[in-house]
Amino acid sequence: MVIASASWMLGRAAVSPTQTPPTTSAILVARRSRAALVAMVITAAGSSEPGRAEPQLSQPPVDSGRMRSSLTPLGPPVSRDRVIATFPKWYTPEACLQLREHFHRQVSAACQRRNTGTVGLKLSKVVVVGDLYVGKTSLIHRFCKNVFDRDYKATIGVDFEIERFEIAGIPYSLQIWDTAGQEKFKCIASAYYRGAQVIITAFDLTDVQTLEHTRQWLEDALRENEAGSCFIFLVGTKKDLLSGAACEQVEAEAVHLAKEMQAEYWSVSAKTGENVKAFFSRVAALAFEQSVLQDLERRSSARLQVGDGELIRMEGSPPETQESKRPSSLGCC
Ligand SMILES: Nc1nc2c(ncn2[C@@H]2O[C@H](COP(=O)(O)OP(=O)(O)OP(=O)(O)O)[C@@H](O)[C@H]2O)c(=O)[nH]1
Repeated sequence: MVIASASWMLGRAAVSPTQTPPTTSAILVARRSRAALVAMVITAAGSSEPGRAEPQLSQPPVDSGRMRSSLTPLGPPVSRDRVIATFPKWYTPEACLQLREHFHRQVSAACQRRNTGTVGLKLSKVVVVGDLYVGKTSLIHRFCKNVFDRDYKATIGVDFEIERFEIAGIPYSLQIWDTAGQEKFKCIASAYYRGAQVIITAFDLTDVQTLEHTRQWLEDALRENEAGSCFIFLVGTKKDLLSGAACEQVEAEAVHLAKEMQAEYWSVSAKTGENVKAFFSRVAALAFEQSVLQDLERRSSARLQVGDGELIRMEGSPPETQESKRPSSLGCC
């Protein structure tokens, strides 16, 4: 029910960083546009592992009267710029989660056979954390709505967007959680860190203190998740405000920290849109690949063990290979 309550805490208030935000009662306003989504998420949330928020879409729309074949799409169409056919590239090879420029062999094969299990029906959780005013909301809004607002409206508690993709022909959705950077809302926001597949720690490229604070933000987010279960990104925002040389200097520092954090580094600008789509495409592709590999592994281990350990392969289960034994390994560069 965590997700249900989230819809009651969504909000942005038009206040400056120094102003007092509105009271809680003022923000207890459900967003009708989100109600349907929240309902879908709650419907399926009952099937999640206990203690782990793993929201799923209840059902994809059914293509009435037509049998699904390998030629029919698996879900409703997504906009063209959400179609990912080749593996998106890193920002810098010095701090990236993987150097491959193509999908994992098993993932490609599974996608071609449309044998990706429940991956297309799930929402993968992405949590964006970082100091107030660094541009978390602006980054999400640039990607999800293609807008940029110059006025600061503090996030109160949490907010989220759902973004649908088609990756290697398979539908895939990210649930992107925007959290409040203000200290007074931290206890609300941290309740939503759990079950994250991706943690994005954002800092302002023009304010080096916010980079230093990312360690603490990451530590807080990781505390709510299983060790080694999350992809970590370190993102420098407001790239448009820095000259080339100044940007390079901060980036060098950030890349150093990203390596320590075992994070992938990106510089972006929500104002100009620079790198925003490329960044989220990369996030989506990495999360998707991991989801498919985990699903293959789960189904592979569902093979029945009989007698003295002989295995019976169930129809549709993938062959076991060395790669399939380590599907969720992160940080391979
Ligand atoms: N020039 C420039 N300004 C930006 C950029 N991104 C955000 N801003 C501005 O920075 C301010 C803060 O942005 P927000 O996105 O609200 O920051 P936030 O991290 O979500 O803040 P909290 O909700 O308090 O945690 C706003 O005035 C934005 O217009 C950017 O890429 N370039």
